[in-house]
Amino acid sequence: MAVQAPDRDWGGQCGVTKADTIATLAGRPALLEVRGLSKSFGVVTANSNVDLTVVEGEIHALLGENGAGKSTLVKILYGLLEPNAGTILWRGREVALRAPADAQALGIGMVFQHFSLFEALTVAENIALALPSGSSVRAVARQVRSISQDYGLPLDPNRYVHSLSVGERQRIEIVRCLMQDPRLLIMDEPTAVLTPQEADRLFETLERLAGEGRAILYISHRLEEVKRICSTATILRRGSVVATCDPRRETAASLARMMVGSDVREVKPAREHPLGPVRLEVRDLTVEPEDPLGTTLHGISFSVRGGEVLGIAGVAGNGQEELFRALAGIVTVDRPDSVTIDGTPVGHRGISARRRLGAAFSPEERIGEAAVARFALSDNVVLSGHATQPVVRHGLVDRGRARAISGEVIRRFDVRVGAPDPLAGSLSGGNLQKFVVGREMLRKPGVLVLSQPTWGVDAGATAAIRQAILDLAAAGSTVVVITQDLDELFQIADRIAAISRGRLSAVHPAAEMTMERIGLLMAGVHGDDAAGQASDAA
Ligand SMILES: Nc1ncnc2c1ncn2[C@@H]1O[C@H](COP(=O)(O)OP(=O)(O)OP(=O)(O)O)[C@@H](O)[C@H]1O
Repeated sequence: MAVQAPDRDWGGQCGVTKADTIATLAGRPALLEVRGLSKSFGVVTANSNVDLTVVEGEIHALLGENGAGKSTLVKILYGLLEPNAGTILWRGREVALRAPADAQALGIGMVFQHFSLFEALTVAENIALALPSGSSVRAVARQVRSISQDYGLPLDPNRYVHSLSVGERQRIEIVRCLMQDPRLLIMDEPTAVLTPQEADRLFETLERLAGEGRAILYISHRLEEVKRICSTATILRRGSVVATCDPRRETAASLARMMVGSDVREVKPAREHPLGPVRLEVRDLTVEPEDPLGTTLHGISFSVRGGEVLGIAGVAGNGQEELFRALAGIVTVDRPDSVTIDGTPVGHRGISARRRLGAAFSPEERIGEAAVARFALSDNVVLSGHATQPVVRHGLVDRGRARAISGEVIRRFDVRVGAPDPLAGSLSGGNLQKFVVGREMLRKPGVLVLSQPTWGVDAGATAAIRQAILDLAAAGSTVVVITQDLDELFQIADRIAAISRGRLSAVHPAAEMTMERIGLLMAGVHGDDAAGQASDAA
């Protein structure tokens, strides 16, 4: 049921409305009420005097720019963080959430962005491990089957996790939560890793859960999907609630405006520019995975000219990570001409040698691979800049220079920080992503390879990153973007290919591609087959 105010004009403009008014208007009892909640980390205020009411049976969006305080708020609600001030009421009664077990006992479940699953165990074994000891795997398997049937979440309890897609792994997490019969389910960017089809299926499940009177608190940067499935949105800006509204009556632009406080700039299409010579060439690249459960790359070939952006689409787990590692030189091969940068064969050479040739790389995994959480941002500049001037001079690290570069990335890419040179681990997910991408772009690399560059990044920063990619290409660089975000591909790529089970499709001009054709290429239907089937589908 829609959560609307009958006595005010909601059209177009969304006013600041008392959350408890909304609960009353919805005619449903409030499940969760948050009053005056505040949380600081040192000098950084993550949540300030937050009020939030979630009623039964609603899908309630929690929106805000990167660093607005969304994750902090839901971590408090799940007992992972303690607030500095404020009260939390559950069905009208004040509660203390000191640990996830307290939240679970009340009926609060949380599906995390990163799934902590054991690859070598089955679905049922993984779930049994998370339950109180004494749960038999066979009984768990029975329950998994019944819940997955009831909620349209197809999942075979006896499959090994390593053989599952990201979407299926997420279903494990959702089923695990549903086994605890939650009344409130918190989801942090659940569609970031899903294909459009998997996301559609998830939305059906969420609507069914809401239909049963369960509430869902839903964090997402994808405003179109928020408009589609959420009936209420609470918008945070710099830690405070600035609006509560019905997102179905808003536009993506008006929601973004409320989040940012001003209009979000749009990506300007790439201006016409001449293409230069081939700067990155990949020839018959075949790589066995380092991880026995990884994907083998089979005979991958493509070339990209200066001034071009090549987009590589694919469902997660089809060799994207392996391809990124082979392009970056994290994994090397014997044949030098498997990868050639600006005419120099480098297939056998590592990442530092490739960086010295003017290439830069930004991996998908921001913590661990792209940045070290317990290092300051300036030390993280040294990590990727050590092979190239000007961070290292005469073999010595120039810390002043590293700090200056870090400051410039923060300024140019609008990275929101609480201190001049904070630890990487203290940044919100999206802000760290902006830092990592900005660090590589600032060097104006001749060849730039990015994996999921706007994953978890808000609308404004996404536009800024995509614009920077287009500007870099217009200045003569070669950019390869590996992404699952098809909108991203259409916005920035000149040519598009898809990777499926470690094989790359032919590369097509973006102007000739449709969503259907990319979908078929992602599913491994290559070449003329894809064109034929797409026109059949149309
Ligand atoms: N452990 C921490 N130590 C220091 N500061 C932190 C810590 N966790 C969060 N912060 C800060 O609190 C603020 C809010 O962060 P939070 O992760 O809640 O934002 P968010 O809205 O979830 O952002 P994103 O969309 O990027 O995930 C940010 O300024 C962040 O840097």
